[in-house]
Amino acid sequence: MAQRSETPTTRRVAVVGTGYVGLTTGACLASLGHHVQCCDVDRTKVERLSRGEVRIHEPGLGQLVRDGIRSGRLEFTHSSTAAVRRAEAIFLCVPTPMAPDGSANLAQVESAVREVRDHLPADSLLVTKSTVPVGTAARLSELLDRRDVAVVSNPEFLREGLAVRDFLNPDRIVVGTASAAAARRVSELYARLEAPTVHTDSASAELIKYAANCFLATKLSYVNDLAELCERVGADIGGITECMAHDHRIANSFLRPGPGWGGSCLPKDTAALLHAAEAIGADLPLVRAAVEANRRHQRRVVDKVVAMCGGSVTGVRVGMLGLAFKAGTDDLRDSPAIAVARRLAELGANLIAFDPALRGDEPGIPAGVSLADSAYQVAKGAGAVLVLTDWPEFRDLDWPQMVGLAEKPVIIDTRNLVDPRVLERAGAVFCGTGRAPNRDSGEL
Ligand SMILES: NC(=O)C1=CN([C@@H]2O[C@H](COP(=O)(O)OP(=O)(O)OC[C@H]3O[C@@H](n4cnc5c(N)ncnc54)[C@H](O)[C@@H]3O)[C@@H](O)[C@H]2O)C=CC1
Ligand SMILES: O=C(O)[C@H]1O[C@H](OP(=O)(O)OP(=O)(O)OC[C@H]2O[C@@H](n3ccc(=O)[nH]c3=O)[C@H](O)[C@@H]2O)[C@H](O)[C@@H](O)[C@@H]1O
Repeated sequence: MAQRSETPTTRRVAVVGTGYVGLTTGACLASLGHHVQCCDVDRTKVERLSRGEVRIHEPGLGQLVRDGIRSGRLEFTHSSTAAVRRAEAIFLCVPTPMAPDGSANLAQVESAVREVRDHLPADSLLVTKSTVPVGTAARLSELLDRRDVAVVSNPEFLREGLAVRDFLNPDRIVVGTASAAAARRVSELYARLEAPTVHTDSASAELIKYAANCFLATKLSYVNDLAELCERVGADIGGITECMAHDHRIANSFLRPGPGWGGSCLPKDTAALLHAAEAIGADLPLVRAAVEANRRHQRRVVDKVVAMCGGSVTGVRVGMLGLAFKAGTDDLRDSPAIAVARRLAELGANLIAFDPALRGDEPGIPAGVSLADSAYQVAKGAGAVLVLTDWPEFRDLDWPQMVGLAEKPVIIDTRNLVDPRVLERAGAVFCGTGRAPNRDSGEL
């Protein structure tokens, strides 16, 4: 491990793909003084970004993009060949979604490499930021067939909703390549950041990313398993995780129980690691169990709603607070809230939802879910209100008013956001995750 000490140098950089990772990478590298050309196959996105319009909910990113454009250091194009032509480092930030068999689908990575390979300048660096399985750097080197271009694995660890902050304040920077010179050149791009840099081989760099995400998923499934146990034995998960967090070896993060973990990465990355292990005859039983537990935790939310509605949700108006996979983002990919909504819709519930980050035209909102303009509209006439996303503004709602607006005062708070004493005083029948319900819903 090396501590940063290189003199910052301004470089010409290209970024392929302008999603959560690519746009953040491009805008942040421009803010660090580099000249960045970002490209995307989505022409509408490129046109919007060229005008400084950022459509994803990511604090600080819009301003950084506009500052970059104004400084002349950040540009957007739909042509990958134009973007890479003069770049010293080309960052691949394209999607690696889950294939039907669970593996990482590398089609977009490979097609991006095919597009640019004959246009890369001599002695340039192809830097993989997309999350890719072990062996991808070696495979891309073959596909490139350019001895003068080094392929470097540089996985990204940012969280959605905190993308800019995480990129500019990373816990670590990982640079995987057999070439010391290439590693030094990639590290120099980050020289203005204060972060430990791990220089390693490309296979280890690729695996570090999966190792971290799968560890986080496993930690969360363990907490949600404990929460399930708490409900059965009458213990309170809140006090338990608080005490666990005092132990610095466990630490105070990723201990909040909820409706199961989701998002664009933990589900696909756990599946991809399991698939990669299986392909070589290995197994990761802990990760497998974490994935299975997560399915059960999402199903348990639906079971609770049904039980709290007296055994059936058919024709029941269920109000949903939150559709995104967590607070701070508008991303609906693999959101537990969406999985719960789909199942409740299948069971015949009438669903109305509010999420503060959604405009309403995002892909992924299930048919049968109507969107409300406010949380209070969601509560009005509801047979049950379900808190699914941990937006702080949901905690701060006027809960006595929410309860009063509902047809039945039933609250299922999967994130344990709302103060139970407030709900009790408001006369609600409620349950959370990992704590006993205050009353039997049959008392309604
Ligand atoms: N979303 C996240 O928080 C994180 C994602 N990652 C990884 O980063 C990669 C990208 O993820 P996101 O940014 O979430 O994806 P995204 O779906 O938000 O954006 C990807 C962009 O790439 C564009 N694209 C696809 N093929 C292209 C091509 N050939 N040329 C130019 N543009 C192309 C798409 O149009 C899209 O705008 C994935 O491998 C993901 O696992 C890693 C860390 C965090
Ligand atoms: O590879 C990626 O894409 C990224 O995946 C995650 O980041 P992200 O998907 O933005 O979401 P997290 O903040 O990790 O949350 C994941 C899920 O766990 C849930 N969660 C998280 C923390 C917690 O205490 N409880 C809990 O239920 C969230 O609600 C969410 O559904 C990782 O945290 C990032 O380091 C990684 O770069």
